Amino acid sequence: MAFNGAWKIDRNENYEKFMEAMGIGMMKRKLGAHDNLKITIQQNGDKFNIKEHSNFRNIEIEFTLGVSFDYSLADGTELSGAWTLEGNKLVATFTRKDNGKVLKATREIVGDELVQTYVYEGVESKRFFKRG
Ligand SMILES: CCCCCCCCCCCCCC(=O)O
Repeated sequence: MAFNGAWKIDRNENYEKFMEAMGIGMMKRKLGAHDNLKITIQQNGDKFNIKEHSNFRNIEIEFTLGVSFDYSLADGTELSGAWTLEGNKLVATFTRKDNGKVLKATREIVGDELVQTYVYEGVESKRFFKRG
């Protein structure tokens, strides 16, 4: 499974603007841009186990493709949504529980990198991860 393994954040694109659109304050945006995020992905058929390690927290998430689950951002913002597989790309639509607005996300392997794309209120950001 192409996503499997440990991935360390390498760089961000437009992430601070994205966090600003999400309503994250300046100090948290500065910390968030340097969160040292590491994710470990284990796919088994349509089931995924994700271990998320960052400066803020260490959590484990389990989800099944097409099945809605709850996920809280590090600042406590609660989302609900589901990942699906479109070709080789994971695609998700999450809804914020506090305001009903939609956050779209994708996860794909591009070359030797894992690229996560987030879109919220028309603001797109990418986070690039390398194996490690
Ligand atoms: C303000 C910072 C927002 C960061 C956006 C994170 C969006 C996360 C998408 C949902 C991830 C679900 C769990 C997972 O599959 O790892």
